[in-house]
Amino acid sequence: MMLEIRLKKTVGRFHLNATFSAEHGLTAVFGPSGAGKTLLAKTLAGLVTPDEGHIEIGGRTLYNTAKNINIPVHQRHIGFVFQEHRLFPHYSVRGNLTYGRGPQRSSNPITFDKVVEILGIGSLLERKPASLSGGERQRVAIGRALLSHPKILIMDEPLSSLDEGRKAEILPLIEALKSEFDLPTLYISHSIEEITRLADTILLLDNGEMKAAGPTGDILSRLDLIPYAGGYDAGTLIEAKVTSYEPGHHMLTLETESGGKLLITGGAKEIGTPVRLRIRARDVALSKSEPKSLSILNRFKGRVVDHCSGAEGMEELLLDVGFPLTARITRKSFEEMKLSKDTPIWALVKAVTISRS
Ligand SMILES: Nc1ncnc2c1ncn2[C@@H]1O[C@H](COP(=O)(O)OP(=O)(O)OP(=O)(O)O)[C@@H](O)[C@H]1O
Repeated sequence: MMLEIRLKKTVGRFHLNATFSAEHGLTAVFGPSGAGKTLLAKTLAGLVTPDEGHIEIGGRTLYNTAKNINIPVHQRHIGFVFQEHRLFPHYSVRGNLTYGRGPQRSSNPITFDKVVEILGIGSLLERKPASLSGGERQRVAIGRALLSHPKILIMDEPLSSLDEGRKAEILPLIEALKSEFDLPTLYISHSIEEITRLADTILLLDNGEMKAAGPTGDILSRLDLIPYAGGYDAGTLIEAKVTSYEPGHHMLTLETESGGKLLITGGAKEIGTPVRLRIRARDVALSKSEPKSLSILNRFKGRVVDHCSGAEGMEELLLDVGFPLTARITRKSFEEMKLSKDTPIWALVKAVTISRS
C-alpha cells in the first residue's frame, strides 16, 4: 500500500477520525466545507500532530503514537500544493522551482526540463511571482512541489482560488503529470466535477468521519452515498472509447466497457480514444415504454436495480442499462409510474459531459 493511515485528532469541538489506505494513482479526498480535509492534509504533512494513530507512506512510518515516531515536516518527503500559492516573492520562477530541490536519482523521471515543459512555464523562468497571473503562480507552485522529488504529492484545493477559465487550463496539466510521472497523489477538493475527472480512488469525508473509500466509479454509483458525493450534482462515471466520428453532425459515438453506445457532440477524436464521461442523475429521465420521436439521442433499455428517497420530494434510482446509471426523478413520477426494483425501464439521458479524454 502506498498510504496507510489511521489517525484521530480533536481540535476544539471537531473530531477527525480517519482510517484509510490508498494504492498508487490519484486519491481524492472529497467532502463539504468543514469536513476536515485540510486538517487531514496538515496532519499528514506533520504540521499538526495526531492525538493517536499511525501514518505510513510508501512503506515508511512517518508517525506512530505507540512507537513514539514523529518524523519532522521537512523529512517527510511530501510535496505540497496549497489553495493559495506560497511562492518566495524575491526569487524568480527559476529560483522558486529549484529552491529546496530534493535529492534526485538518475532514474527519477521528474526533471526540471520535463516539469517546465509539461506545466508550460518555460517563458516565465526569469519573472518574479508578483508579475504572474494566479494560474501561472499555481503552475509554478505545482512545479516546485514536484521538483522537491517527494514520495507523494498532496494538493489541497489547488484550483479553488482560480476562475473557471484558469481551472480548465490547469486540470489537463494535472492529468498530464499523472500519466507522465505516476507520482502518488492525494487530491483534496469539494468539487465533484474535478474529482470525477481526476480520481482513481475516492475517500469521502463528512464531519470528520470517513463515510466511504473505494474506486471512483463504485463510489459514484452508490445511492446511499449521494448526499456525500455531490448531492444535487451527483452522477455516474462511465469509461468509454470513441468508436466513430461523424463530421457533418460533429457527432461522436462512444462505446462503454459493457458494449453500451452513447452519442455526444464534440470535436473530432481518434477512434479508440478512451474517454471518461459523467452523467448527472438529474439529467436522466425515465419512461416505461420505448420512447419514439424524441430529440434525446441517448436512450437505454434496462431495469431499476435499487432506489431510495432523496432530497425533498425526489427519488434517487440506480439503474442497470448495460452499465450502472443513477437517475433522480420526482417522487410523484416515481409513484405514478409504479416503479420498484426490477421494473423494466428506458432511461433517457439529456446531457453527457466528457469529463476526461
Ligand atoms: N485549530 C483549530 N481549532 C478549533 N477548530 C478547528 C481548528 N482547526 C480546524 N478546526 C475546525 O475543524 C473543522 C474542519 O476544518 P478543515 O479546515 O479541515 O475543513 P475542510 O474540510 O478543509 O473545509 P474547507 O473545504 O472549507 O477548507 C472545522 O469545523 C474547523 O473550524
